[in-house]
Amino acid sequence: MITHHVKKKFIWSLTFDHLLHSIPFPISLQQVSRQNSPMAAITRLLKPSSSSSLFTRSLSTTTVFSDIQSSFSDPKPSRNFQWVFLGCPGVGKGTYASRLSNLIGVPHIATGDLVRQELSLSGPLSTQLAEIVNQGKLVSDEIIFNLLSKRLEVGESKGESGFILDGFPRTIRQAEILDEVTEIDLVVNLKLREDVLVEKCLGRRICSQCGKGFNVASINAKAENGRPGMSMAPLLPPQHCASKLITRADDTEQVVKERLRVYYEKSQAVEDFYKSQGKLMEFDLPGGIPESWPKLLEALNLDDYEVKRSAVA
Ligand SMILES: Nc1ncnc2c1ncn2[C@@H]1O[C@H](COP(=O)(O)OP(=O)(O)O)[C@@H](O)[C@H]1O
Repeated sequence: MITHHVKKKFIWSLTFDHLLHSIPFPISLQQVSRQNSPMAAITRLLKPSSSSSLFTRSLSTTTVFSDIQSSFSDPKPSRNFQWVFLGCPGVGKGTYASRLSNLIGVPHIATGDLVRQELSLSGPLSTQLAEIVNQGKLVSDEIIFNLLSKRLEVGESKGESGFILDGFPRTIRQAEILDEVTEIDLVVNLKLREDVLVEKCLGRRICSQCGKGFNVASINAKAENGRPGMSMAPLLPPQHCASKLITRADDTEQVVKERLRVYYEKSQAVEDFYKSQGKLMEFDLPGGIPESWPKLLEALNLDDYEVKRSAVA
């Protein structure tokens, strides 16, 4: 058992590392596989070469959704869901990805959280990261892949499978490398008006003890330029968290605006990449959680699933 996990651990980091440094880029999975035979140990996580996976690459988004549905009734699916959440800073990726992860039973892995965990440790990497993050810039692909592979390896050693990735991939290079390593089934792109995004980022708070996220902003954006008005109630913490709230150092107006600029600059290529694979689902958030959550479940064809699940719980 230990050997099994050691092998898997070896592979995520080795594979990402290999792809990051290989020239010409990207190299095919088969090439990596030939050079590193332990690769076989995580075959079930890798891109399928046959129809054995739940999903195939050529599926249209509609077909992906019906496969999501049927996989819930399949007692032995070949592997768990591998989803990606895209969206601007403040859009609510963390909130909805975390709710969905509880619903469908896969871990929610946010690269921003991995970066913040690293920031909380003292050391040269943490100092280097603080400088980048607090300017609203992106961390290097090397650092991000390193943090992500460590997180995946730890998860696998605990028996985790599948994931909802949040905040990753953020660049076309990250998307291409991920695509070389494993199959993504569905990409949800959350959208919200920019003025609301800034307000939401400025209202974000985190409980320094339990790590849960809240939002103290009460949003009332007027209808303008053909856009509908939008109201969002604050997401207030329970009493035991209220005195422990902290604000992220990168949630200042100036840094949020720079993060949005960087996001717009990089995201189009990532969206196009997944659109061309028929995996991108665009979702315009109609408001706060009470309005958006049921609509998101409906868009994912999971509304029935939640009702059935809460009925048996
Ligand atoms: N995939 C990534 N690639 C590069 N940098 C990242 C990535 N994910 C997170 N980061 C770094 O961590 C910071 C916080 O990320 P995140 O919590 O996802 O913020 P946001 O609210 O901007 O979506 C980013 O501004 C960036 O510096």
